[in-house]
Parts: sequence; C-alpha cells; structure tokens
Amino acid sequence: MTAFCIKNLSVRHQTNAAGAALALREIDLSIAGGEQLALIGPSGAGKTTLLHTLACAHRPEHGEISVFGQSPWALNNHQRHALRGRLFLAPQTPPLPPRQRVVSAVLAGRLPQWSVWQALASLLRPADPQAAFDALARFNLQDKLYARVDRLSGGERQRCAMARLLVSNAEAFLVDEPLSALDPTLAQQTLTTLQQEAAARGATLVCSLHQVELARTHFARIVGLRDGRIVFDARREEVTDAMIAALYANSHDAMIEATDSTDIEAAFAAPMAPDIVPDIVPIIVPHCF
Ligand SMILES: Nc1ncnc2c1ncn2[C@@H]1O[C@H](COP(=O)(O)OP(=O)(O)OP(=O)(O)O)[C@@H](O)[C@H]1O
Repeated sequence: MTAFCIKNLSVRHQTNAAGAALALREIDLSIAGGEQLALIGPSGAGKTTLLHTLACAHRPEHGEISVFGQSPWALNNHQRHALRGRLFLAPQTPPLPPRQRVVSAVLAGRLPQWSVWQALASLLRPADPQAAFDALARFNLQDKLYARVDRLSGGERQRCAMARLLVSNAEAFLVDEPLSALDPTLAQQTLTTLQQEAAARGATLVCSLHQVELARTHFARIVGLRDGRIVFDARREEVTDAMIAALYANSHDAMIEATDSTDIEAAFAAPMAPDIVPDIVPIIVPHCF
C-alpha cells in the first residue's frame, strides 16, 4: 500500500506574497506503507514544509497529493481531521505546554482518539500513566514522569515529544529534526527507538535530519532537498560523498573559490560550482493516482 504519493507538487507559504518564491516546487515522491526514509538538505531547503504538506497542514498551490489513498484537500474538514489523526507530525520545536506535567504532555499523543471529555478528564487525572511511563522509559526519561515540562532540558523535551509519538496510534510518523538537541549517544539511541517502533507497528517513518551520517547509516532511502526541489531520491548505497557535498554547497563556498580566481561576479551568478553538481539519480515515481 502507498502511504503518501505526491505528484508535481508546489507549495507557497500563506504569509508569502503571490510573487514570492515557492517553498516546494515540482515535487514527485511516493512512499510505501511501512517504509522509512530520511530527508536531508541545507537550511531552508523545504524539509519542514514537505513534512507539513505530508501531514495535510499545508495546502499545495499546484499538484496532487494522496495520503493513504485519499486526497486530503478533496475531503471535508471532518474527514480531513480523521485522516490527520492517522498521522503523527513531530515538529522541530515540540509543542509542549510549559506548565504541564510530562505525563499529560506524553498522553496528549492520544488526543486524536479521545473525545473532548476524555481529554479534559485526562488533564485532571492522567488516563494511563503506565503507558506514559513505558514510553518515557524507552528514552530513559521515566524519572521525569511527573516533572513540569518547563523544567526539562531541550534534549529531554525532544525525547518527551518522541514518547508522545509512541503512545499515539499513528500509522505514519513525520518527524522534523528530532535529534537537534541530543548528544551523539542519545541521538543514536533515540533514532534507533523511533525506527524500531515504526517497524514493529508497520508505520511509515519520514524523518528530516541535519546529521547526514546518521541518515546514511540508519535509513535505506535518502531524499536530498535543495531550494524546494528534490535533488536526489536514492538508496543509501547510491548516495556518494560528492552528492552530499553538492547538496550542501552554498553560494558562500562558491564565492570563496571564485575569490581565489578573482571572479566574484561568476560566483554570484553560479551558486553551485559545476564540478560538484551531483550525478542525477533517476527518480522513479510509481503510478499511484
Ligand atoms: N511560515 C513561513 N512563512 C513564509 N516562508 C516560510 C515559512 N516557513 C518557511 N518558509 C520558507 O520556506 C522555505 C523552506 O523552509 P523550511 O522550513 O521548509 O526549510 P527546512 O529545510 O526545514 O530548513 P531548516 O533545516 O532550517 O529547518 C524557506 O525559504 C523558508 O524561508
């Protein structure tokens, strides 16, 4: 089964004027149910925008998107809300209310399954503290069960958000830079736990990462984004160091190279040096509409 399929998709942020640059352009991507892939690319490449688009939070300006076989923007609000309930979007900055107890923050992962009354009741008396404890224990954070969220470190908050993901019953995890505040050991452990959980429940995992080496060691499929476009969509063994260097090369690098050759104008005109343009890996888009 295909979890996500997008075709010739472009997205512009609502706060941007009509003439402003697109955040995503001409994106084709198909992700099978249960597949795990890493999104990499420089800052501003469009990774967050893509994750939010997959989570049905951004309406595309052009193109098609299907999520679990449904076109989210052809559904009514109620149906789209139900579809979103099958997805878990973990944003870069975890949306954890500062004065809340960790136990309530973690159990909020069950909100899509709960009625308003169940949600309110759980705020007063946590519905399933054992589930929250077990999820926190997977990230070695069980001793923080009744701590206040605003007393957690940045890395603890990130792991608390991952524990929230574990208690959800989502069929797809869309995770935006979950390791940015973690030390290398915790980053490895957290990513491994996330992947094991996705594999155990057959959930799809799309994870944006700035730690390229972790992406290359942990994920079989890597998608490189730059300037809102997919530069490559390849199996791990096809991703070369040159492709990574080209993905992250910036106009600053090009300017320094050109300064050596006293050709500054050329540097601004050609932000990516031609000798490091990556081999283009064919992107195969299975028919899914
Ligand atoms: N709310 C917004 N309003 C307008 N433009 C936005 C908004 N959010 C992001 N953008 C723009 O959209 C483009 C893609 O941003 P996005 O956050 O998706 O990149 P990213 O790859 O996730 O970056 P990073 O690695 O720094 O988090 C950027 O040019 C950014 O400036």
